[in-house]
Amino acid sequence: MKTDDPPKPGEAPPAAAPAQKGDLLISCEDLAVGYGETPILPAFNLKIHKGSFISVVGRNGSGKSTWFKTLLGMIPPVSGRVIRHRPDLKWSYVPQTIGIDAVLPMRPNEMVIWGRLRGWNFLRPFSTGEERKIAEAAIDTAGARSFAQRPYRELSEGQKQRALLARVIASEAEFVLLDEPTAAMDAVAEQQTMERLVRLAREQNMAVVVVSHDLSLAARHADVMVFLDRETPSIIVGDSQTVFCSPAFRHQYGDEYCAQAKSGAPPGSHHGHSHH
Ligand SMILES: Nc1ncnc2c1ncn2[C@@H]1O[C@H](COP(=O)(O)OP(=O)(O)OP(=O)(O)O)[C@@H](O)[C@H]1O
Repeated sequence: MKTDDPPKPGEAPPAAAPAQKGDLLISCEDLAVGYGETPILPAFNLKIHKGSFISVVGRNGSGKSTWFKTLLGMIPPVSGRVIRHRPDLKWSYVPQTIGIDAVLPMRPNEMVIWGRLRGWNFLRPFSTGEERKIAEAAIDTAGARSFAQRPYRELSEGQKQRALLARVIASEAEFVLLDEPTAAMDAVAEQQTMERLVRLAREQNMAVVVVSHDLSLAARHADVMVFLDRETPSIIVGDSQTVFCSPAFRHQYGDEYCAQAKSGAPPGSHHGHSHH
């Protein structure tokens, strides 16, 4: 299996891809993920750099969450290694659904600030003016202003996701994992959110890894795509054409994506993609 190859010459570069990759943050080396002794997918290799945008696609149950948990050290690899190249790596994880409100009722403005607190700061009763400023700016960037003071549990699913996005922006993490952050959003909000995440990667030099079931949107912005498939089973790592034209992907999703990737028109380009 080929992994982390640079895009081949002649292929359309991802929009606004950084000319130079940032520092290496995390490597997956011959990594096989799963529970106990049983891998659910074959071993693979991947390097994650600062400033890169990686989209993760695959059917339900293909192992996306399992891989994330392994990256974060919540479960051990079945074999191989996850190497953190910096011991003090600041990361932020947005799970598929958040259980935090069940424990403690919260409002988005509080959640966003809390996302910045680390270690014993957590016990400090009041946040500083500087922290508040960063949190407020993040709330605006994520489009969460109008409901920032409302109880989290009363928000629509799409609003909850925007609140979580604000939290990620405010965290100033270097490595961000988001599990289907746009799942409950309407099409416009979904596209805007993906574009915001791409800008976070480019402008704040974060590494952003995002699970999405919108394959066109996932492909449009990604420096690297990761496709997980339990049926074959396989993990394909590469540019969108490599992923879309792999036999495993075509088996799941058909030939249309490959054809469009080859023709240079990204699937879903009717959404108004341009190269500005
Ligand atoms: N704690 C566990 N022990 C054993 N197997 C598990 C455990 N958690 C999940 N699995 C299994 O691992 C497989 C992959 O699940 P995972 O949640 O990683 O998929 P996913 O790609 O994130 O799915 P979705 O798109 O539905 O969120 C599934 O077959 C699931 O049943």
